Amino acid sequence: MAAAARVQCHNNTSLTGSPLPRRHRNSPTLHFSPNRVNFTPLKWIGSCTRMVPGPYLKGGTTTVRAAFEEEKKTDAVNEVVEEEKRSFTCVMKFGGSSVATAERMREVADLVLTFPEESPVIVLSAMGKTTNNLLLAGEKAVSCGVSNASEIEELSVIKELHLRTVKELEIDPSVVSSFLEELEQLLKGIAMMKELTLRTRDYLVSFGECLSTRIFAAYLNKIGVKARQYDAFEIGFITTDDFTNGDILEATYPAVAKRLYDDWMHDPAVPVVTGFLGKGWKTCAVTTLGRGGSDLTATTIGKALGLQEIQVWKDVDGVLTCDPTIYKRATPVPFLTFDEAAELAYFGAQVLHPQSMRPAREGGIPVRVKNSYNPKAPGTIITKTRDMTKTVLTSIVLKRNVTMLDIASTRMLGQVGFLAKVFSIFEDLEISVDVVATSEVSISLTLDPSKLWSRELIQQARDHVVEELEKIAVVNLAKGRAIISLIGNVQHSSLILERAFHVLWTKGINVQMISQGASKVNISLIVNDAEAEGCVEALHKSFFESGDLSELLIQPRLGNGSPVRTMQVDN
Ligand SMILES: Nc1ncnc2c1ncn2[C@@H]1O[C@H](COP(=O)(O)OP(=O)(O)O)[C@@H](O)[C@H]1O
Ligand SMILES: N[C@@H](CC(=O)OP(=O)(O)O)C(=O)O
Repeated sequence: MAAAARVQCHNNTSLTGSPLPRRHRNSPTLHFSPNRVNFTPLKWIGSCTRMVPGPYLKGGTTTVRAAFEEEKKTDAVNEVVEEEKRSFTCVMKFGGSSVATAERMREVADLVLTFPEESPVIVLSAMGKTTNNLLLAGEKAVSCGVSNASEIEELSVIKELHLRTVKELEIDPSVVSSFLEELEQLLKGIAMMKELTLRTRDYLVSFGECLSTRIFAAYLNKIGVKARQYDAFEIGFITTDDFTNGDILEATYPAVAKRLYDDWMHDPAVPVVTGFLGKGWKTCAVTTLGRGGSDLTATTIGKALGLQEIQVWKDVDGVLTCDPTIYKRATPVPFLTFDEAAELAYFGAQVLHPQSMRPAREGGIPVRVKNSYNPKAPGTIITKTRDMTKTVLTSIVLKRNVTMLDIASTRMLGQVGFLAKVFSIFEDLEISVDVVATSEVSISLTLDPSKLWSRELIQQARDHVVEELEKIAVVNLAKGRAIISLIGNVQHSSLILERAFHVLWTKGINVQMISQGASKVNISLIVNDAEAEGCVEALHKSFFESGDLSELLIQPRLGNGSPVRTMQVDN
């Protein structure tokens, strides 16, 4: 509640046009020199031009830009902009694997300090597997009985990890102890209620990021780097009330920018912000942004502050040609466009959150994916455009455990009506569809299970959708499928398909469905799940390990291998 009031108060201040307080002109500097500036205030203003929801904006139709323009007239604000120019340069987001132990936290702190020219905003995920452990603990609490809740194994693992970390970093255990006690109480509450709603689930998992950021900020302060911890839900991260999958609302950008800049100007300190979390705009309850959502937190802050760069630090050397856990000879992809990265993430590459490219694209801010275990590796840089002349394929993505539906019209509806009806059923049941192929009287599609967190929910949703579809069509449901997405330059789709089908034909694999996205960067093939890993390996060998495919773009060959004509690649 307090945070909601604060958000509202910030925006009201802007809207009334009352001059902002005079700032300190000579803010003390940190260990970082906050001078490397290429900051364009217009970017920030630009990010504030959209309408924000009513409760945060008195007057309804006024835009934040209008309010900001008004404010700009005052000298005080011009001074503020000058101060802002001296503040943050980039966001550095560290995922769970990067901050899994005390040792890793030390290394991450060292890493941040090796960029003295940067003045970063730091975003952290929960330590290691903490989010998974919290979810498991919650599920166990539902059925274990109140008296056993304190004994849940995952609770002990979480307590042990965080207490050991504060001990090893030699910081005050009170930084985490009250949180750990509250967590135990929460699990007892779940045990008593015998239910775990999506709202409670979000509150439960929020402990992970609340703990990791408090520890890291305390450690930075201990080593002499002035830092300030922030819970994202307290500083203006406003989301829809879709628990477990909140969508960031536009009101977030001005609110977050204002809070971080205000604090910086009063008392500069490195912000350490919880990734993954937000606050539902109607319920005011803690929400989460979907698994892996800290990437989205980072890009949102990048856009809100109009920064030069957004860095996401992982445990791999950037975005790779495929998931290295599926095929270990995957290699880094040096350059990607926002479209390629978004498609790759959407189709299941765990390395980036599916929605995370949106704020970066809107703000035109490059995203760099780096390895916190190997900082010297150049990583991947993601930008709006890149030279695609020689690009055939960029990456292969595998999404497993997919359900495919073949829906054939019973001809009670015309073709247009049929498509409309089918998709309205999916809309009503709030089920996302991944890949679609249509003919005159039938549709094949795959369901996106990522928005459903538990197996029971997936089963329920499947049953429900089939029941509804059977009112207008004959439905065949096939489980155990996988989507292999070929992300690349679909200008060369014939070459990609020729290669891919040759590889799969050689392996005796039957492709069950094929679809080319309108985004022109993705071709998806549906195969049996059991065969999918072998397919990825064979495709990787053919596309990335057997010579430079771009040569084929100049000299397309006949079946017998002889060149047919020289062609120019048009991009
Ligand atoms: N194309 C890909 N490139 C790089 N990593 C990938 C890819 N596809 C899947 N991954 C997986 O994503 C992991 C990194 O993402 P993630 O676990 O979210 O990192 P973090 O927790 O540090 O944010 C890697 O360890 C790798 O197994
Ligand atoms: N801790 C959350 C959010 C997150 O982004 O994590 P990571 O950066 O470790 O993928 C999760 O596990 O989903």
